[in-house]
Amino acid sequence: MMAKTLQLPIIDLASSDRRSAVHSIRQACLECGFFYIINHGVDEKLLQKVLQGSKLFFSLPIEEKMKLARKEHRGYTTLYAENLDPSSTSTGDSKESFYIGPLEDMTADGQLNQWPSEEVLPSWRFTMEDYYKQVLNAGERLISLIALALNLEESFFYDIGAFNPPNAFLRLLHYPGELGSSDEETFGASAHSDYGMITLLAADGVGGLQVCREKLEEPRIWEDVHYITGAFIINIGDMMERWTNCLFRSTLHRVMPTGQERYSVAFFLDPNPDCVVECLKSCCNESTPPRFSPIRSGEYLNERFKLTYGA
Ligand SMILES: O=C(O)CCC(=O)C(=O)O
Ligand SMILES: [Fe+2]
Repeated sequence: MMAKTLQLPIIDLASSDRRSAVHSIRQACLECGFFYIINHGVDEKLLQKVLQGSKLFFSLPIEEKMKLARKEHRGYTTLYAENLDPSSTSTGDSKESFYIGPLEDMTADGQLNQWPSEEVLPSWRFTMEDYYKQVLNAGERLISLIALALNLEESFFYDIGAFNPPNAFLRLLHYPGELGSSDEETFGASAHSDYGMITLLAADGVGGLQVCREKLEEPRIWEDVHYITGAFIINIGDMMERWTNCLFRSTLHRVMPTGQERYSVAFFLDPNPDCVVECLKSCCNESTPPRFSPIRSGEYLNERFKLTYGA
């Protein structure tokens, strides 16, 4: 059965009419938790370079990729390593990925991020770091508008230390595109909601992304999300849902295999691990008391990762 295509609002991040942008964001977050942003300031050519770099990386021999196997949540994860839907028994998702964490995170041994060597992929690190900084900037501007959309001060999330510094991860994704031959249903990415605050997603134009707007209703109805050139797809994560007492919706999504190879780049903008996520004053009152107890962002994320990776 063909899925319906979802019409999502397009928010202009550079609009001179900020009030109307803020209003549209609020509407989008209440209704669906997904929308597009344009004029976000991230260079389109740079995004193309990132997608190209991603293709080069995933084409490396597996031995080369395994040298950068995921440690401290940074580096390479193999095909079928993840099962985003812990309730399903499938073999895992048909995708491989590469994670890049905060650029300044250091240990005594040096940077936590792992990088392919300059000889193998020249300027690769520079391209990814440049992109990381540009998307982070777009994300922080968007968060200010989201704060306004929640009737908070524009600087609210800075003031509570969420971005001091933020915990943001760039994730390159590759869906190989072969359709599985077994009877078992395989997904590119199985049904999940993102864990953090917001996600800024860019993709190469190959379809497959779907959302389910009513996560509690059965049967689940999935709708296609179209890719718009130059726009980011934004979605609200579970921590933002928690912060807003479920006023803003963190929506289930998945990637279906289409038989075509697909590359995407997700940027997860999450609060500092020490930042406490607790019901916002503007999101509760006597008749709608807080549904969740306060929790530190780092603690919340650790719990979620344990379920995803089964470790
Ligand atoms: O590749 C995509 O389009 C979506 C990826 C995704 O949902 C995720 O990594 O959380
Ligand atoms: Fe996701």
